[in-house]
Amino acid sequence: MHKPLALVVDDEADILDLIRITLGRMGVAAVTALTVAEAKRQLERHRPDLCLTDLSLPDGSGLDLLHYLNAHYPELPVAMITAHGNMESAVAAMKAGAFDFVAKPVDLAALRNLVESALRLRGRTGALDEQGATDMPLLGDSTVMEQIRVLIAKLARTQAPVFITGESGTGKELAARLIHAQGPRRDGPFVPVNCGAIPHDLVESELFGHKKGSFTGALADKEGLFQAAAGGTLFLDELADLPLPAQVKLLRAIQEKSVRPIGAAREVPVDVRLISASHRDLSQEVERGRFRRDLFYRIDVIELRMPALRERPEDIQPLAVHILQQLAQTAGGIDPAACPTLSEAAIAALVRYPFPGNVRELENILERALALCEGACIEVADLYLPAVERARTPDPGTASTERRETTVDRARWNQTVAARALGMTPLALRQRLARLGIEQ
Ligand SMILES: Nc1ncnc2c1ncn2[C@@H]1O[C@H](COP(=O)(O)OP(=O)(O)OP(=O)(O)O)[C@@H](O)[C@H]1O
Repeated sequence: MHKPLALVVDDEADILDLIRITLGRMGVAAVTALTVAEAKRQLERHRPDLCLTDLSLPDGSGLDLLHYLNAHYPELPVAMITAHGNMESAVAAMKAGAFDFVAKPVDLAALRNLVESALRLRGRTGALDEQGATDMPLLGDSTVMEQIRVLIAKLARTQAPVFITGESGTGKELAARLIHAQGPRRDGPFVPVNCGAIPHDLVESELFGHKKGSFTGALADKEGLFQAAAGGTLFLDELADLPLPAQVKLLRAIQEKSVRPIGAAREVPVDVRLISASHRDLSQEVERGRFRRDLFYRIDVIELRMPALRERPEDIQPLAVHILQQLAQTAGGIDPAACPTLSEAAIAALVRYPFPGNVRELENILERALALCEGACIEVADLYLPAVERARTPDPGTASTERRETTVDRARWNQTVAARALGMTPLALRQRLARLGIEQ
């Protein structure tokens, strides 16, 4: 393989020299440019493997160059050189498709990490991306799932922080794993952390580590999860549950790309890609003062929304068939050829069911059905779909209320008919309407 080549664009000759020498020590050759125009000329002559560009250049901005490169050389990873502390422009650059950023004065360890990640992308093809996907397929033929798979492949090529939203069980962790598995960090660790599951007084020590004796109970030095994820991806699930003091430290870790273990004298650089997720609306948490706005801004650089299963009912059948096959193999030890199938009525019942627990609930329903069904076919009765739930969605404040109202409207306020349509007794319906504050 030829010696990797970087294009470095900066209007300060000193910085160009410094970066060129550093890259040279890493076995990376460099061509340089002082302006956008010169950078374009260099691109006509050379085929670089990565580009590092300053944000403000004499004849345009680094963002202009980024747009040009994205349009003409979409495979080329572009990293921004930003002024120290100017996270706004770093965030803007990543939103515009930059692979990563490095702050001035350029920290050599950070530059090394960035270049190594970019070079790992070199020569990557679609086939490799698909290989990452087949290990843990994100299933679904709906247009929205197709779009999500394309977006995941794109996100895998950058280092930008991704914030994944969606109800519980919609596949947020699976999406995070795929971004990791299809990207240049695939050989590094993927460290999932459920922020809601860590006791508040231990969060900082768990995330950032501690030194022996830094607090009662700190009997030995302990590495934090940030360090455990070095070279890989840290997945912070249920981020909204992170207590405010830990949010401050997380903000600093993102900005400085380094962490300070509790009781340590100095910060240690960490090379971690951050992906976070929450089933709660983080912007609402910001409004309520429970989540720091500045942190939200840095976490939510690119948002990926995983849709609820009931928003894409066409995915239910293929998912159910795939999950059944997998369950039969792993849990039941059943030969896939002998795996029970779903009756047409059972499929129709699943497609009608609103799945408040999304794909995870579908997995649970099928696992139970597989254990209980006696023949070669899973019938509606084997599914044990909660009767009342059939008309419900998880948020009683919105969708389920609307659904009840339209059903009740349609029944012209005849509660007996409406109750029958909803699969509940008239008394239960009256109680539910009263609880939802709907006039009877
Ligand atoms: N599109 C999909 N294709 C295949 N499996 C899926 C899909 N979506 C979710 N799953 C499966 O459903 C289960 C739940 O997914 P996952 O844990 O990623 O959800 P989550 O949104 O992170 O849930 P929570 O918010 O409760 O942590 C997992 O076993 C996952 O593999």
